[in-house]
Amino acid sequence: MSEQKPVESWLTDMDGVLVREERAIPGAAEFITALQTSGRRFLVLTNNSIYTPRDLRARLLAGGIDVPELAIWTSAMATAQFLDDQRPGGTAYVIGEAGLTTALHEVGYVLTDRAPDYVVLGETRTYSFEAITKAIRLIADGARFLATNPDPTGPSTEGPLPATGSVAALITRATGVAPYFVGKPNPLMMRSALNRIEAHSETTVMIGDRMDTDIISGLEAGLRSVLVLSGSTGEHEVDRFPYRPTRIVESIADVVPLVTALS
Ligand SMILES: O=C(CO)COP(=O)(O)O
Ligand SMILES: [Mg+2]
Repeated sequence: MSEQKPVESWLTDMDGVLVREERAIPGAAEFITALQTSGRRFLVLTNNSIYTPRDLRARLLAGGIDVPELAIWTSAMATAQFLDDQRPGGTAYVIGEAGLTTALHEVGYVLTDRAPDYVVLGETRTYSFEAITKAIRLIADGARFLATNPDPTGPSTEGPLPATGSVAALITRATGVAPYFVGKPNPLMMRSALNRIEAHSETTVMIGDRMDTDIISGLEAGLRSVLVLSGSTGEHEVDRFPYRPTRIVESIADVVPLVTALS
């Protein structure tokens, strides 16, 4: 990592960095322990909108990764914060799981399929043709279209999984309407994360497995960035991008010694 100010805070992506679906990646537990031991502020910043922070903590803990609920910030939470800021007490038709529906309920939104203000598309492993058809018709009738994250796929041990960005493309193709994506690389997601841990961009590092969400988010917010090759990006793909991470490592296990070295 280039000689700059000491690192005071860490933002880390989840899927492809700490876990692949429910399977912990070696070194992830040690990385979180090293962060907690160092006393550095940190946040798990995930575009995965499926789970609530409580459920996500339990899921990570099952893999030996001990992340406090308050250290989790998801694209569902960022989307709920965005809607609450934009149109308090609004209504939405939601395609997604408890992570998204709970976050919207917690900011006072009503979930409905009757002339909603917004159609909000999130991550799920059970996209239904009926729900997507309903979304298409509501958007055609004037509902504003939001999506939690632009990821086209997510990593798993068996291979890539279709994700929100790919389903959003289907809806866009059918309606001619593109969604507003709230998750990474939207600066809103990065800004809300930095504010949440009172971090400053020049003393914060972003760790991720995607160049088009994690690394560009860090770059454009003025953070140093670490790309891990344990998720959606292969080393041979990095040069195709017009920008580079500060450092490239095989996996989160290689970041553990950096936590103490850079503090
Ligand atoms: O869920 C995702 C796409 O399926 C991406 O999640 P992360 O942002 O944690 O990698
Ligand atoms: Mg990821």
